[in-house]
Amino acid sequence: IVGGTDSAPGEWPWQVSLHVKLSRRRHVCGGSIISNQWILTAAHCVMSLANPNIWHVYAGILKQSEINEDTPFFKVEEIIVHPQYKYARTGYDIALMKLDKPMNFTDLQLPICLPSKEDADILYTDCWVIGWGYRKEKGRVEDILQKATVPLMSREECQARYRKRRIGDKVICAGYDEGGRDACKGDSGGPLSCKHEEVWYLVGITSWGEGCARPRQPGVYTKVAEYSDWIIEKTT
Ligand SMILES: COC(=O)Nc1ccc2c(c1)CCCCCCC[C@H](NC(=O)/C=C/c1cc(Cl)ccc1-n1cnnn1)c1nc-2c(Cl)[nH]1
Repeated sequence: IVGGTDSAPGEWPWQVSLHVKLSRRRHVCGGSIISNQWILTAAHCVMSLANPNIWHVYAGILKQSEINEDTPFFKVEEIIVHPQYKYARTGYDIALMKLDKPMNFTDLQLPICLPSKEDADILYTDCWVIGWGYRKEKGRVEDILQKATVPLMSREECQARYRKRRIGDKVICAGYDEGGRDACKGDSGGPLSCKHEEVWYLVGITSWGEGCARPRQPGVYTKVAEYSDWIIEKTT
């Protein structure tokens, strides 16, 4: 996260850190708890690593330094990537991870609400992007979970910022024209969370952008409300 600040314990209880156990274990992407057995993340996070057995899901943590060989994690039983996904830039950047057993909810690990399709047009005004990603384009994974507030922007304005790309209606853009606050490397798969009438909703999944926090280059997020049918179909 560029331009963010440290989160507090339990501030974002739905945020998880997805680690891969290959040569060495490392944070790969963020993800969101949406039920006691399902995590929502970005398809691009899992594409080249579709083997469920290499994934460790860490929930209820604030700092990456809390993670060591003794830290409990959830294993992944199944990974479901959206069938129309090809690349982050062309959309459908959404995937589900089924945990091998249901998690117990605590103050530090709780699900976030999914927006319904009818909520697709709500103008959210209190949105936050969170993650352990870089603070600048050439950076490194942060220890303390970072948070930054970003304003949502219209599809038309976002399309005008990304002339070479097709900004469809299944993505949502957020950022400042002057830049300065945005997601960055290591944040993808994580939530764009918006508070509406005292309830937090998973409005977006951190997907891509042209550089991090550059002027007039907003972050592009998978618009979760457009996938509520697919999520329900796959998780019930
Ligand atoms: C010690 O452990 C580590 O360093 N881990 C570790 C550290 C870093 C990374 C990995 C592991 C995952 C790589 C593969 C999967 C994921 C590959 C793509 C992914 N993208 C993002 O997270 C955000 C994109 C992004 C999103 C928005 Cl909304 C706006 C601007 C964005 N950016 C534009 N340019 N940079 N960001 C990424 N993630 C990383 C990189 Cl490197 N790139």
